Amino acid sequence: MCFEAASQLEKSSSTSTSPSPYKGRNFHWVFLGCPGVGKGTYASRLSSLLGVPHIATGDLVREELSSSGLLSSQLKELVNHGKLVPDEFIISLLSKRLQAGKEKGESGYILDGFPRTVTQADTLEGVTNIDLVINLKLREEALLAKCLGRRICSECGANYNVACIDIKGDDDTDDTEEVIKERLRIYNKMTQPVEEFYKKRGKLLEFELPGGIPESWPRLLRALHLENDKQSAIA
Ligand SMILES: Nc1ncnc2c1ncn2[C@@H]1O[C@H](COP(=O)(O)OP(=O)(O)O)[C@@H](O)[C@H]1O
Repeated sequence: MCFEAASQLEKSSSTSTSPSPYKGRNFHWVFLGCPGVGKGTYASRLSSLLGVPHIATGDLVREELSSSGLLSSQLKELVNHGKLVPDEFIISLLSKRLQAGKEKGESGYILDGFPRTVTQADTLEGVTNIDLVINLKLREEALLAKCLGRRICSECGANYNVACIDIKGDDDTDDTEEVIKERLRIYNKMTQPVEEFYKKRGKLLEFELPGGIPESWPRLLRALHLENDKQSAIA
């Protein structure tokens, strides 16, 4: 576990009460964690707090899938079976996104869903200096319950979870138990070595989620030596 980057952050962080005290800082952070752990939620909250973009490679892949053609049908096949898309493909998608961001004047980012293989981590390390990698963890039974309850609203596209709210879900989801198990298997085989990759470089911060967002968010901020802001405190 490495708190070096987080403590550097603590030394230099502002005590201002303005909504974005971290704006202008070049955070290059990565979120790791099993499918379903909640990376997207925490990455998105941190991105608002820190004023840097939240770049989720799953979203980049879904955008690509929404275009038509042979390529997208091949990709769909992989994605629907819980498999990873090829390294060269995802690296090229992310490079384009980072380049577009640079042209718009973005500095820094929170990456979510990348890197998922050691080849991806190696490539990223060759082009940028990642400051901190946050590895979110959840107890296994809580993770499975959460994954199996995960749904996407067919009306508005929002994510929700029938394990957290008391309504009956329909069966219109790709998250069958088999696909979930396949995602977890691939995570263990392909992505766990990425944890090791960053651990060796002293960049990995392990964080076990103690429960839901109200309990976990303030603790995560404390672990990162960040201050809560008014907006995220009431969200
Ligand atoms: N870094 C990556 N490497 C390979 N494939 C990826 C990567 N990021 C996203 N994908 C593909 O996009 C799909 C959706 O991504 P995401 O929403 O992050 O997945 P999940 O539902 O597994 O959390 C993944 O199942 C995978 O097929």
